[in-house]
Amino acid sequence: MTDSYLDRIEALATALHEHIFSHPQETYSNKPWALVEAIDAFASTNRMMTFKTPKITISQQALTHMDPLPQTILEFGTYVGSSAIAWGAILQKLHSDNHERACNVYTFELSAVNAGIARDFIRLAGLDQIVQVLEGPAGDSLRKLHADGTIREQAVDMAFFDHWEKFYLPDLQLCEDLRLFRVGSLAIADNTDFPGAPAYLEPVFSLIIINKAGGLIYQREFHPGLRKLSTNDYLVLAGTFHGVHAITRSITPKLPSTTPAPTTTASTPTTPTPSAYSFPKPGILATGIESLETDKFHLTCFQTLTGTKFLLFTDPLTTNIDVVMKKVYELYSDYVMKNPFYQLEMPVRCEAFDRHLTGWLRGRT
Ligand SMILES: C[S@@+](CC[C@H](N)C(=O)[O-])C[C@H]1O[C@@H](n2cnc3c(N)ncnc32)[C@H](O)[C@@H]1O
Repeated sequence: MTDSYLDRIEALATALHEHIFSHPQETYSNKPWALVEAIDAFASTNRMMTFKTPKITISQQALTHMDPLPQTILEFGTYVGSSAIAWGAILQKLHSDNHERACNVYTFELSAVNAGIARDFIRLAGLDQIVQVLEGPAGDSLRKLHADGTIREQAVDMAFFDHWEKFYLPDLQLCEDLRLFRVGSLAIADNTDFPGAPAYLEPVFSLIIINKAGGLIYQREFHPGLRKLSTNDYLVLAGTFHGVHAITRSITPKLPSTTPAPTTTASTPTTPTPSAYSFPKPGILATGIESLETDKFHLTCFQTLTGTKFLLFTDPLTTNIDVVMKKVYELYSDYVMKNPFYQLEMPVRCEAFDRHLTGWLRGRT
């Protein structure tokens, strides 16, 4: 995650905080679902990465049918606390017949700004006795909770993974290593691509495919209302990018690989002399530009081994670009490369590729 990306999500969280607290206190005080709904509305308009109500509803059904009923939930990724408030409200309702029964949601957040905002919302919703925000890397916080006996073996009924995807597996493994799950515990994960990624992953603006000679062979826009470039502009863009990509690859700095000079006598000290130059990680070829970022869009380039380049233009807030790129490449392999009428390096005119690409991208919303 780049600093500018993190700054942006914190700025959105701060704007949401101002928006919620601009209403009279009683609008949301001790009304968790009203608060979740208000956060949802703001988050949808501003494309914030919260776990939206339809997914909460599905999770609520799963939690409600658990036997025994869930009492302890771990959440990886608090952000503004919207899903944590929902988990707290669900537990509160499930145990409304017995207020003595302890219910706990432990939610982990890296950012101090987000954690502070989440705590304010949780307090406003009247759930601060149930929901605790722990600031810092989730794995560290979880180890501490386990070490001090706050969370015991087999005590976790549900773990919700909604932080950066690269931490999903290690943090799930940590839960298992600490033996936190019991038979029947639930693990829920967002953004796993199935059954579909949330709207904040959108939008993918457009896709360009460039052949190994720098010629434009495919161009599609996926977002309505984009200012259109002319075909000539696209051809120039493809050719220019191809050239700049080649330049960036060739200017990748090489480091001297030093080998000791041959010794003449045993007493002569040996001085290493640069004998050759190689890339910092020999064996890994230098690539050209892989991504370009501006305030308004993110350009990601993936080059195949045969030199075909896929250029994806996405919103800077789109996080799972590698998943999108992988799928685009998979569809290209299936519907272009396996099309017996397609001639290599020529413009891609494969209706099945267009259809599956559009279908898959739509299914992600
Ligand atoms: C998708 S948002 C969470 C949304 C939240 N569950 C909701 O629905 O309101 C992901 C959050 O996880 C946090 N995060 C990412 N990696 C983390 C980690 N290793 N430990 C703790 N928090 C993390 C990010 O700072 C970000 O605020």
